[in-house]
Amino acid sequence: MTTLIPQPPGYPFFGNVFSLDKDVPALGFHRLVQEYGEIYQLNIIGRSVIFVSSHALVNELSDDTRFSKAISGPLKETRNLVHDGIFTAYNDEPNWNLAHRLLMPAFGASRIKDMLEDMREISNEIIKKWSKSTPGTKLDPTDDLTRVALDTIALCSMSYRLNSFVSETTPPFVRAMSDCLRECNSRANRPSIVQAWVSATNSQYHDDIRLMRDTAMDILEKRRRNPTDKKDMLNAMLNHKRSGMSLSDESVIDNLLTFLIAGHETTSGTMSFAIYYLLKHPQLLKKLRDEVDEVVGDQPAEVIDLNRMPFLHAVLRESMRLQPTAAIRVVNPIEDTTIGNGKYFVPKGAPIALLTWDAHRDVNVWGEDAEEFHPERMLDGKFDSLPPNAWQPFGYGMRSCIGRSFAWQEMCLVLASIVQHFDLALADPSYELQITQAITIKPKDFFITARPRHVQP
Ligand code: HEM
Repeated sequence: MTTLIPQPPGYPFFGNVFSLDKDVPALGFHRLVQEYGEIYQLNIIGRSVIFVSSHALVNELSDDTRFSKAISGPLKETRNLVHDGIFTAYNDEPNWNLAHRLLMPAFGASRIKDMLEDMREISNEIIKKWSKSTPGTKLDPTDDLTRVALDTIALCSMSYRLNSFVSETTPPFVRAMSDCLRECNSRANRPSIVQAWVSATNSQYHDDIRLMRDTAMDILEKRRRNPTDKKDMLNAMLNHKRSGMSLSDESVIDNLLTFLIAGHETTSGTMSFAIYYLLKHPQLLKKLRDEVDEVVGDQPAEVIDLNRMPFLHAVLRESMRLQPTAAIRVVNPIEDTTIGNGKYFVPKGAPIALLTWDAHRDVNVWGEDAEEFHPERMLDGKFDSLPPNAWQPFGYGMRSCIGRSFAWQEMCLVLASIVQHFDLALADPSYELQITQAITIKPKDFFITARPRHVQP
């Protein structure tokens, strides 16, 4: 005998739509967790979605034999741009398998090490910009780091200089990507009857898609005309013939654009949250700086240095626990099943949203101080002995993040370089963290100042 999943009272036709937080959905779902507990269900204009938030349920649902990644909401809309690229493909689409097998080696730790110099080239730009700013200038780390992350992926994955960081004005490609992703998000929340009426928006959306795909096609054709032996993701996809695997040009473009989408705000948001927490805990910032000074000194950090800074890793892990930038992921049961040790029935295909943001604060795993920032809980073997699936900012299983090593190396390099070069402070010392959410979460209205120390990039 199963139990009904709790559901807040709703309204005819609209269901529970008024329980949603349109600005920061993750926080709206969090408020409902506090009211309804580890599992609840919402009816959103006729569509039922189940939400789970405890570690126990997230752990049970982290099982590729019973649950598959759902492509719904903004992710489904993003298919208008990148079709069955590796991030947005349904599990059974052949191009996912093909791209996954081709790209796994290109995203492996040894290949990522070779990308350090390209990463450094871009990360030096933020150091130079902040060094040149007049003392006391209010800096927007989230925006600057987003540009750094975007330029880094473009350079490392396809040797293309997007120049979003150094340009005075926003380059057309970067503007198109940002507008297109915002529109994917809006489309996911817009009733289909309204969609047809926003014709100017639709036409701009399709123009943006065309601009991005044409740019990626140019990059691909240039690479064909001027082959290099660079071990980047573009070559991994183009030089596949030897292994008998073949991706069409359309699929190569789908995946190049996918890396830019999947990898920029996730990475920059994480670094921004880490900077916020460090500024709120000056003793931890000092501890990190001492580690950077001891391991890296005034030299450029090498891969070996990045691997010798356990406190830096702990700071990033703890920031990703409290603020996993991909705060929610959605799965579907492969068959009719029950969850919660047989307590709740869930039908095949039902969307189940895993609230990573809440599961990462489960007191049963993290203790009564789960809401607090304590990098120490990730040190001295404690991270490795966490219960399975307690820390899941990169997702789970076969559809987990392929860019994890890439992001990790980039975040370690950029954060270490910032701490190495600057005395940081909150522009407004009374600032308390606010969050904004498009597809990912990031800090809102977060500004800092940066005073150069005496190390040159
Ligand atoms: C801190 C940075 C990052 C975070 C927190 C993050 C998080 C995630 C998460 C949670 C997923 C699974 C999504 C789901 O189950 O629906 C995912 C998948 C993915 N990520 Fe990341 N990501 C990061 C950086 C990157 C970077 C830098 C790249 C590429 C350069 C990247 C490429 C991808 C791709 C291609 C997938 C889809 C894999 C598949 O479905 O087979 N990510 N990421």
